[in-house]
Amino acid sequence: MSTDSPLIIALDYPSLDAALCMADRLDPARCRLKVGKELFTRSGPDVLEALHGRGFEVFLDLKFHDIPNTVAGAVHAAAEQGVWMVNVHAGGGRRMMEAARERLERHGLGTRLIAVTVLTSMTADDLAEVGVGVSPAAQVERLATLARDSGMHGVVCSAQESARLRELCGDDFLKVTPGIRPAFAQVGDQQRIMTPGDAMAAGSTHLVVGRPITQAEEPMEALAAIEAELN
Ligand SMILES: O=c1ccn([C@@H]2O[C@H](COP(=O)(O)O)[C@@H](O)[C@H]2O)c(=O)[nH]1
Repeated sequence: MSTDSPLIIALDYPSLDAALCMADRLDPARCRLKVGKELFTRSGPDVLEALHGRGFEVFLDLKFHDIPNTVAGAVHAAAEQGVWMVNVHAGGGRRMMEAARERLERHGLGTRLIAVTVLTSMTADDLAEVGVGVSPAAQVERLATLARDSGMHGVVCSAQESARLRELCGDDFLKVTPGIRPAFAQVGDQQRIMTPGDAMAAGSTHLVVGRPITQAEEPMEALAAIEAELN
């Protein structure tokens, strides 16, 4: 089932059972689901089949980063399993991103392919430590432009960068933003955060929300509060 909702719920759980327990409380008309490294490493492709069987569109968030041939093969494998969206690291460079895009095109696969710019958990100091001497905003701009020019459908960035990327890359370029923190939620390890309402106003096309819902005492109430903020 396809949905108009911008919400993507991150199923960061240590087992398939725990993830499906949450999925069974959610409605594919109201959100998409994200499967990341922990859950996929535990469950393998079974989780994709289980979520697709329940009618959900799935973002497989494995952030591939390797040589072009390897990444193209991984993206191809993900797309053949029917995922709605898959991602790579923009830091893998133009040839890597182009190889992934070309592989999907060659096989007529319509999976959205997006690139991670700068993780929302990172600050300017973190970037400096890995040899990047510019602000997160400047680095996101640089990598988003490269991702657009390499044929990506969009990027993962923080909502703090969405407005600038809307100017630079347009409305249709996807801005998938984790680091979403409603006023009631703990910040945790995220650094570049924004509330759901502000993120949509800034130009985010999709909001990734994990712990504010999955770790809430009443997850369905947390989801409803976020939806209310968006309407
Ligand atoms: O830059 C990034 C890229 C990916 N993520 C992922 O999004 C969710 C966020 O979960 P919260 O619990 O809402 O913090 C998580 O799965 C991350 O792996 C990100 O946070 N930042």
